Amino acid sequence: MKLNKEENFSEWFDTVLRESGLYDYGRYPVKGMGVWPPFGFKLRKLVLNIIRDLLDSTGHEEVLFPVLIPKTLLEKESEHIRGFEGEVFWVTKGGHEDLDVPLALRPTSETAISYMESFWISSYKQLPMKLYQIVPVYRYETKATRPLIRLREVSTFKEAHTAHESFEGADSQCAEAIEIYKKVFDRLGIPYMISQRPPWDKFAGALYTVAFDTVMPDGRVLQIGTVHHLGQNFSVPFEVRFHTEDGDKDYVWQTSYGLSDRVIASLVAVHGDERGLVLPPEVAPVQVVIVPIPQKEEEQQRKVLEEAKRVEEELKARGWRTVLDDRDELTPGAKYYEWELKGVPFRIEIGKKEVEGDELTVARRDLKKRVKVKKGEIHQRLKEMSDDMLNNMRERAWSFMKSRIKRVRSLEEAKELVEKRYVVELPWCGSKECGLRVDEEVGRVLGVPLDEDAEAKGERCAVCGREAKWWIRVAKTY
Ligand SMILES: Nc1ncnc2c1ncn2[C@@H]1O[C@H](COS(=O)(=O)NC(=O)[C@@H](N)CS)[C@@H](O)[C@H]1O
Repeated sequence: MKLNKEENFSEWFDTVLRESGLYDYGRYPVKGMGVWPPFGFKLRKLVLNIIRDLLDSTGHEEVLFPVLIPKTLLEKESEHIRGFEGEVFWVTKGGHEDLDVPLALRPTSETAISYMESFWISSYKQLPMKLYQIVPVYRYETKATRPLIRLREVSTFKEAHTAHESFEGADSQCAEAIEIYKKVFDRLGIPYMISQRPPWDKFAGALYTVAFDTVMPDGRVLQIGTVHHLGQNFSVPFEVRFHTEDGDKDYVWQTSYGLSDRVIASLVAVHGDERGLVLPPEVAPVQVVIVPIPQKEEEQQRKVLEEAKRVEEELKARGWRTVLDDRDELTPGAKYYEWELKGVPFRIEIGKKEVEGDELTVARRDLKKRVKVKKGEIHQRLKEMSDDMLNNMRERAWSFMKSRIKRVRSLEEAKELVEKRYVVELPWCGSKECGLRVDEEVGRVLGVPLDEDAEAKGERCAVCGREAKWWIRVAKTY
């Protein structure tokens, strides 16, 4: 495959997802819904291991709620239902019967979880309650659907929902969630911008929304995670009340934060190259592929296969996800192509030299270079190279993203750069009308940066010329 992800990102992306066996999209006969084949399912499980690891080690408990939410519940928080009503799949019949109350396929689960918390929570001693589930959610997206990026069945949706005694408690939980997300993306080498969404673009029912965005190879920005402070917007209508420490009663203060298949979409997009996937070892379904080099002489051939088997067994015994590709119907070159497409971090080539000498030849997928490794050190060296590979992939991805962000001071410059798919930072007075003007004329306002000094001291608003308060990020988005 000689597709270049910068020239034609969406064709590269769709082709690599399908040809690598990661995600089968576009053939299942429901729009916006794809299939996880065995290879992709393993990658997905390894990515979810990281997310579960980080949530479980910070006091979150995994739960599972029904997929169907009665209309009566979904409507209880007015802003929430207004925000989602155009996106909900409804179940209205059971067998031959019409249902008296239409049931929504959950678009997200604040209403279902708050409803049950009104039974579960009664005392401050139970707070903070930090729950999460990893489930498919359903959104009748009307914008163009795309594999992993914009689905109608968001098959890998991690939604966390927490309840606290106070506004501050929920506020610091949002800060913890942001730290957890930074760790998730850092362990995957995915670069991110962190911005507070403008008030006109926060999650339906939230007091504020903080978003993680990344820059895709085509320069467009993808929102890859969000953290919401929900205040008491759900606990009041759902009567989630608790006895406070000083004997009073109050409604809990809540947050919710979500990740989806877009984590995998950005993993594929930011690291992939013209040969296909490039995967960090921690989430690579196959970490090491061993390719024996065919020998003309029978005895040599036997020795090569024997050494290949020995290395395979040694690595498997040390916990490496290893494949010995001894298919004799394929040339080594054809094998290299296939396993590079699948993003296998290390390839060990075993021929005559490796049998006779005490070194192995290891090809690194990220550098597309070969290194010699002493047989006795292979495990240690693979561990070191795994760390080095993730750092190298992370650094390259971050420097690409940073190269796509420019600070300018005029709308004209901003329009020009956004047209060229840059992310621009503009001085803003903080007024809604100026913000909406930018949204209309330049591009999607991502919001005020939280990951850098966003105060626009001494600057003039790019729209009205008054004193600016903040820099805001603007970009073309998915
Ligand atoms: N149609 C979609 N396809 C793939 N990912 C999506 C889709 N819609 C949203 N997402 C991802 O899911 C994340 C969380 O969605 S959300 O609407 O922003 N937030 C919530 O639903 C909150 N209840 C937190 S779980 C988003 O940041 C985005 O990365």
